[in-house]
Amino acid sequence: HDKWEIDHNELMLLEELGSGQFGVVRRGKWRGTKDVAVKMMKEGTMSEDDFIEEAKVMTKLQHPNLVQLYGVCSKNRPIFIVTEYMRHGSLLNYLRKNEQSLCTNQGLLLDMCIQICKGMAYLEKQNCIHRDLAARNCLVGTENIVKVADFGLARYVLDDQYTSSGGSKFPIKWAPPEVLNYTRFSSKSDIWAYGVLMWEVFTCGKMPYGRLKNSEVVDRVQKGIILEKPKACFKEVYDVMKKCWSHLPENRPSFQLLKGTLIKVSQGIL
Ligand SMILES: COc1cc2c(cc1NS(C)(=O)=O)=CC1=C(NCc3c(C)cccc3C)N=NC=21
Repeated sequence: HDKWEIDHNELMLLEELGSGQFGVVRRGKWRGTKDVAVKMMKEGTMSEDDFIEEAKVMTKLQHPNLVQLYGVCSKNRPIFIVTEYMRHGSLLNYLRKNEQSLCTNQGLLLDMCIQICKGMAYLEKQNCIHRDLAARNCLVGTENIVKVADFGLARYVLDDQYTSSGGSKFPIKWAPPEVLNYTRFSSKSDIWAYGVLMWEVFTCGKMPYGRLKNSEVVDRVQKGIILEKPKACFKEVYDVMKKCWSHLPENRPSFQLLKGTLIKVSQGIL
């Protein structure tokens, strides 16, 4: 009996939390007491056997700023993926819902970015590339704890509208030039996406590039046109975002380096 295999008889499913492309997420109780979230993978959306292999690795990725994967129920279909429960849901919804109180609190916004950077620096060290880092894929817990979720899952999606950079569901607005042109993912493409995530945080959840069409965004990114400085954002913070958007991947910082820079910025300006 593998330790990443969860017996679905030990799970009690409660209210629905949300539903996405890959299935419905519900709150649950594991062994009667532990709060969990359960994603029921819609049939055919994911290469299930590959994911179950990957789940064994993901249960070993443990960090305070990563949503902990508890395991999978793979003995029946649909498969369930079970993680820790984050009571304030997606960071994007949280930013939009609390814009009033958040957009005047630069210190809190910067702290959220630093937490995500710490989680990403851990993934970088484990040579794990996220491939879909964005505010929608981060979750908020109690006491403004923010964690990175869905890391690495993008590889198991079968829908090529989502996986190929020409696809209608591909996250163009978070992609650097080398991903748009050659689908070349790396920790440095995660850094580009992290810069866009910082922009989402400091605009309290605005859509990057507003209502521009994907083709217009691709054109701008290729030309080196970057997102403007959010109003509620110190110049020092915007300077960090700009480094993340260096055209060449090798000119972007690592998450390790970025963590130190952001902590210095937060000590300097607050
Ligand atoms: C309270 O509200 C919420 C709470 C959660 C949540 C969504 C909401 N609501 S909403 C839609 O944002 O409005 C999704 C999760 C989650 N893990 C999700 C997950 C699983 C189960 C498997 C593989 C990958 C991942 C990321 N842990 N807690 C929550």
